[in-house]
Parts: sequence; structure tokens; C-alpha cells
Amino acid sequence: MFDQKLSDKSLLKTKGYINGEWVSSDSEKEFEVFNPATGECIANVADLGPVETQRAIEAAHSAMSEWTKYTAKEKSALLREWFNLVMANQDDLATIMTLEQGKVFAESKGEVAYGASYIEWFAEEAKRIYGDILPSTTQDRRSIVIKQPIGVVGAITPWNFPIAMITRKIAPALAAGCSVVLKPAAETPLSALALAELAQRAGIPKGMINIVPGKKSSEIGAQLTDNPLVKKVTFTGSTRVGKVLMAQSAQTVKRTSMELGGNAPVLVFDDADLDKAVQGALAAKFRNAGQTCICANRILVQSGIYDEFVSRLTAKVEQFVLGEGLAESSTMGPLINSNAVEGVTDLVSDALGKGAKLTVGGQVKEGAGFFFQPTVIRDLDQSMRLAKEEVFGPVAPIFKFETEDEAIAMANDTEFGLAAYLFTKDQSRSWRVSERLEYGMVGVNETAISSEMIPFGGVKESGQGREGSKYGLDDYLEMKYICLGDI
Ligand SMILES: NC(=O)c1ccc[n+]([C@@H]2O[C@H](COP(=O)([O-])OP(=O)(O)OC[C@H]3O[C@@H](n4cnc5c(N)ncnc54)[C@H](O)[C@@H]3O)[C@@H](O)[C@H]2O)c1
Ligand SMILES: O=C[C@H](O)CS(=O)(=O)O
Repeated sequence: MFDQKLSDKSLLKTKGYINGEWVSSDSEKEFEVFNPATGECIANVADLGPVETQRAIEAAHSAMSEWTKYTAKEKSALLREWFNLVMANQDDLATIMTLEQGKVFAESKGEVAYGASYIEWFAEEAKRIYGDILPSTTQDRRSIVIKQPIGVVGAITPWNFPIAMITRKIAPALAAGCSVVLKPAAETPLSALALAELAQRAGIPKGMINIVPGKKSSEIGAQLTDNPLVKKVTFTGSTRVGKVLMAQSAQTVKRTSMELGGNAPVLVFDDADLDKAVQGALAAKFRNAGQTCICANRILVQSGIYDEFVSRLTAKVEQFVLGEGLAESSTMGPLINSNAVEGVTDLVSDALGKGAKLTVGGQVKEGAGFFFQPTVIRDLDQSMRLAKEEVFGPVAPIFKFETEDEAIAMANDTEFGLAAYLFTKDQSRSWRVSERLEYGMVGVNETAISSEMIPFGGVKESGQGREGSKYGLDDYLEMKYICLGDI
């Protein structure tokens, strides 16, 4: 068992976490968790289903009455202690993450700190939930607004950021006063369960956090969307699944927040600082082996610098070292599974079959695990699938444009609207283009745009709502107007 690699072996949890108890599935069934770098099974985890999920929802509902007795300061202190414990166990959490998700250890450590920053941020925001006193229409009335927790939250998260996508939901929910039932991705349940263990150690009361690992995603999800005790569904994942969950949630008019798919363009203009643009595109494209929602999915380069940009990016990409994430020499890990490798291979084949040219990579790495070579493709056109589809892999397609208007039209020609980036030294252009890009987040001469302090989210079919920042609590609060008469 890989717990030999952990300093604290008790962080390796393989049962569900309901009402403060570690539980097996009713059927005693388990599912396998694999190391994507080797294809080997690293753990067997309890395979919970809709019945266990219903029990978790009922426990979450009961726990809220207890949590409302805690003052904002008491909630804040408990969240802060959870943050402290996550950071104190950063290496073990990163080891667990690398083994179940594949990202290189340095990226896993970074994600643990990033995920912890949401807990820290909302420990502080918990003390800043304010109401309003409004002007009254008559002398004998007073109009006030108070903010109250929306209620039990159903949360479903993806495998690509097994800690940060979870704390980005649970931390604001707890700060707002809501309890949570979370279904993590079946590929990466161990990180979620370790987080729950540390939350329990921090003193967060039983029933406030419930983790339901299971392979029966649609059945667990249906319980979360259909059960009237659940007042909000928050989802991070593909747009396809997000639409299913929004439709299911409509039956009980649940509030939803959706962090969905992306198709981020990077616009590089002739006047850009080329080294900064190459470095920014490299980081945005190849972080987590290209498996992030805000990855540079299309790189659009103005014709005057196109060949030089391709040459410089190719030289950087040739330096990646593919390998198992715990190996110090590795700078890029595998994709999550064989389906992901197949999907990336198909996208590359489509482009090459229609006339695009490889400058580096383009092949599956032979041997164990699910590795795809870091790849750069040039001379693409809009007929190719890479112009429209989210790659979710280490492939950098570089398109050419002539004018600013053409670049903006290409960038906006997608149903997605999560993140976009542009590189130019022209301040007027940076304003003009940022305002015309149909995206929730825009990086100007910068692609490392994420933090706990910014409103993360998209428009169009990339989702609704924002996570993090001073806006992040809104998705977990209801506003109540109280009219005080007979004053
Ligand atoms: N916007 C963001 O912040 C963000 C962050 C990370 C990933 N993503 C997106 O997620 C996608 C990749 O992640 P993925 O492959 O895990 O996505 P996915 O939609 O396949 O799965 C996400 C989660 O939903 C669950 N799920 C799948 N079908 C379900 C159903 N019918 N009912 C209930 N739950 C169901 C999965 O088990 C998993 O836990 C990409 O499109 C990526 O852009 C977006
Ligand atoms: O994959 C989606 C993540 O939200 C990206 S980030 O780590 O928040 O930038």
C-alpha cells in the first residue's frame, strides 16, 4: 500500500465520511483507484450510492441547526484550524494527490497550498457577512435585509484538482453556515477523504462535511439534485454534465453554481514581449499536463511574429521530462486515464489529417501509464476539431491571425467563455480587446490569474456563479427582507 510513503498513514482514508463516521457502502462493495503513471491499483474505496447519499443529506440537514449556534468568530476559528492542519500535512496530501491524479509533486504541493488558501480566505470572510438597513417608505416602518445560509449544499467535483475544487466549495459553504454533501470524482477520492479527516481533527462538527465516494455518479447526483432537503447544487466539471445537473435541479428549483468547460484563447500581438508571451503560453498550456479548465486551448499569434513564436515555444516544450510525479526529474505527469489519451490522440490526428504540422511531440508515450508527449502543432485552420473542442491534454495548437478584429472574432467563436489571455504592450489595445472578449476572466500579459482573492468563473456555456473573492459567499447565502412596522 502506498501509505508507506506517508508520514501520517492515518491520512489514507478509504471509507465514506457521513455524520462524522467512516462508513463502508451498504453493499460492502468497493471500487479501485489507480495511479495514472503506472496503471496500478493503489487503493480500494467504499462504493457508496444513492441510499448512503440520502443518509448523508439527512445528517447534513440535522447538523445545520447545531452550526447556526456557532458565532461567526467561532466558525472562523474552526476554518482557520482546518487551514493550519492542511498546510501542516502539505507533503502527505501532495503525495496522495500525485499518486491518484498523476501531477508532478511540485504541482501537487502547489495545489494543496492553493486549496488551503480558500479555507484561509473564507475563515476571514466568515466574519464579514453583513446585512442592510434600507430607507423606509413611511415613518412607522423600518426595512432591513439580513443574509442567511441557503441550506444543505450538494457538491460534485472533478479529478483534475482533487483538493482545490473541493475547498473552493466547502470553505465558503461552511463560512456561510451551510453543511455539505460532496461527491468527489471516482478517479481521485483519496484527497477528498484526507481533507475530511483533517476537518474532523480541526473540530468541524459532525454532519457539516460529508463525503460520498462512489462510481454510481449519476445516481448519487440524482439524489443530490432531487432531494428537497438539498437547497443548492454546486458543480465543477464538464459542460455536458453541468447541463444535466441544472435540468435535474430545476425540478425542485434549487440554486445552482456551475464551473464548467473552457476553451481559452491566448492572443499574441506583433508588439508583444515575445519571451513573456512564450513563457505565459507555456505555463497556461502545460500546467497539470494541460488538464485545467483555463488551459491555453488555442494560441492565436499575429502573422508578423508567428514563425518566431512557434520556434521559441517548441524549444521550451522540448525540455519537458515526462514521468511519474514523485520522481524529482519529472516535469510533466500523465493524463488521467486511457480515454483521455485516446481523446487527445484523436484531436491531433484530425488536425494532421487536415494539413496541420507537428513541430514537437504528437505521440502516445509507450509503456505503462497514460502519458502523451507534450506537443506543438502549427498551421491550423478553423475546420479542425482543435479550433472548437477542449483539448484537456498537453497539445498547443498555434493559429495565425492578421488583424485585431480577426483575433477577437476567432477568440469569441466558441460556446465557452471561461478564461482568455492576451499579450501586447499597447495599453489601449489591452483595454479594447479585454472588453470585447466574451469571457469571465481575462489575463493581460499574464496567465497565472488564479487565486483565492479573485472571482473565478465563466460566462456562456462555461458556467454561472463565482468562486473565491469577496463575491464567493453570495452563492451560499439567501437575502431576507424584514419590514418592521408599528415603530
Ligand atoms: N470551470 C472550472 O472551474 C473547472 C475546473 C475543473 C474542471 N473543469 C472542467 O471539467 C471537465 C473535466 O473534468 P471531468 O472529466 O471530471 O468532468 P466530468 O463532468 O466528467 O465529471 C465531473 C464530476 O461529475 C461527476 N459526474 C459525471 N457524470 C455525472 C452525472 N450524470 N451526475 C452527477 N455527477 C456526474 C463525475 O463523477 C465527477 O465527479 C473539463 O471540461 C474541465 O474544463 C472546469
Ligand atoms: O481546472 C480548473 C481550475 O479551476 C484551474 S485553477 O487551478 O483554479 O487555475
